[in-house]
Amino acid sequence: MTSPLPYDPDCLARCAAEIIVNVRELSARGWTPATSSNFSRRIDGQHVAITVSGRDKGKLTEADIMVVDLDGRPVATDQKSSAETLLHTQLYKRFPDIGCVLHTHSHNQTVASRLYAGAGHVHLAGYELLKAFTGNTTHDVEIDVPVFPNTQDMHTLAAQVDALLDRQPLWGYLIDGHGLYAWGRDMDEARRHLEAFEFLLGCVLDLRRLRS
Ligand SMILES: CSC[C@@H](O)[C@@H](O)C(=O)COP(=O)(O)O
Ligand SMILES: [Zn+2]
Repeated sequence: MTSPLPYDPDCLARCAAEIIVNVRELSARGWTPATSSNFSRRIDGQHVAITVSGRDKGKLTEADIMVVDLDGRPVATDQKSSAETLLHTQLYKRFPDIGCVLHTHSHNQTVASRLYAGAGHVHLAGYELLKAFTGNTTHDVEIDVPVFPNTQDMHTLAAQVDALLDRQPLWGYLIDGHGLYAWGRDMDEARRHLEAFEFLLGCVLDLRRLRS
């Protein structure tokens, strides 16, 4: 007899369905080129549904979503999770109310990360869309989106993210020449943050171009 799964398979199926439908839309916008990007959803206090490494994110099926624990170890599968699994699980482990993490490689995100890597952050102020980060209460906030150096060493990157999270609350960050991580309590909130970052980074880049 096979041992029962340590997570609720119905819950995994719901998470996978949500990832598939949302990621298809993000991919159709060109935000996940060449199999890049990765996506996850919390199943419960110990388990996370996450994309399998190397899959075409525009064509995800249930077979492309697997389960890892909060340390990023595969659970009840021999599939290989995203190369960047640790960047997802560090957030779920640290913040019990985070339910969804989205990572994309859009053109705007990548160009902005290159342009502002030297400064270490992109400053966002004066935009109505900043309300996306304040629960639609006020636009009167200023956000510095951090830009971390790119590396294939996820432990190094995760340690840098952790150190910054010790100092300030964050809803997302850029990685130089790479892309954006954004998260939220659920898929809707994570998508709202991701879309707001994308839009605002596009504005910053356009203004910089027009003013030069
Ligand atoms: C295909 S290049 C992009 C990858 O190196 C990585 O940054 C990425 O976002 C996707 O990796 P994955 O292992 O499929 O989750
Ligand atoms: Zn990536």
